Amino acid sequence: MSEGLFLTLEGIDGAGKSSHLDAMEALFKARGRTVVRTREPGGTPLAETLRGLVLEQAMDPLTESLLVFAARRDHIVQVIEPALARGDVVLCDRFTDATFAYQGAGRGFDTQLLSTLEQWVQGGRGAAGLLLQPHITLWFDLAPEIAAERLAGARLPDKFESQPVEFFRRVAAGYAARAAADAPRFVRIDASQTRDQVWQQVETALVARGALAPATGAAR
Ligand SMILES: Nc1ncnc2c1ncn2[C@@H]1O[C@H](COP(=O)(O)OP(=O)(O)OP(=O)(O)O)[C@@H](O)[C@H]1O
Ligand SMILES: Cc1cn([C@H]2C[C@H](O)[C@@H](COP(=O)(O)O)O2)c(=O)[nH]c1=O
Repeated sequence: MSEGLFLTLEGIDGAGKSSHLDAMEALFKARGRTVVRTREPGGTPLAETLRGLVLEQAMDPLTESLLVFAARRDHIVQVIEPALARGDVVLCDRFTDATFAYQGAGRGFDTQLLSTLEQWVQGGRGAAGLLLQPHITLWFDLAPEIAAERLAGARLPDKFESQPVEFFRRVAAGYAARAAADAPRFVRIDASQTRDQVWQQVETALVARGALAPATGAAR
């Protein structure tokens, strides 16, 4: 059985990533792929419980980081690795880049410690002990002011969505740094465009990366 495709979507709150999940799922299914659509924090009953705590309760950055990595560990073991082993497409709304962007850059938490947690939770894959990382990360890049306008009135803000625009400037810078550090994995999507134009960018990126080819997994 070939290795599956692990695809993540990232960006600040309100960047517009979730708006394209249905169409992405349909695109893969039309090519005969089985799609596991999931999100972080979350994706398993335990991780969804932890998500509720992280999104609703005030806590210090270390507690927040430990909870998102604990949720991630359960998600990887229960859902992501089994799906990839089956050869499925895992379409995941946020993953570890969000931790570096939100807890690291946004909250100012120690990124060395985040790297250690990343190693514990995602390391030890295969004989070489590699880190589990997405094959492709679509980074929806949008100015925090525009994202805030889009979110205003769209829904009741959660703990993160209630943060001031300065917080999201730091988060956006955190994503930019993470993308620069692993450029082959990231595709920057200009999320300021119309929905249709953003979708065109997504589809073009998936074609260019060979993600829509028959089920052989993405090269990386
Ligand atoms: N290209 C676009 N132009 C204008 N508005 C958009 C665009 N894309 C999405 N929106 C709107 O912006 C809001 C946020 O979109 P969406 O929920 O997809 O963002 P998100 O990145 O998934 O946010 P979050 O991470 O906070 O869940 C929604 O009201 C959505 O309808
Ligand atoms: C994975 C992850 C997420 N967050 C934050 C980012 C968002 O504000 C919420 C999730 O909400 P969404 O509507 O599903 O985007 O959680 C975080 O702070 N750290 C993380 O690792």
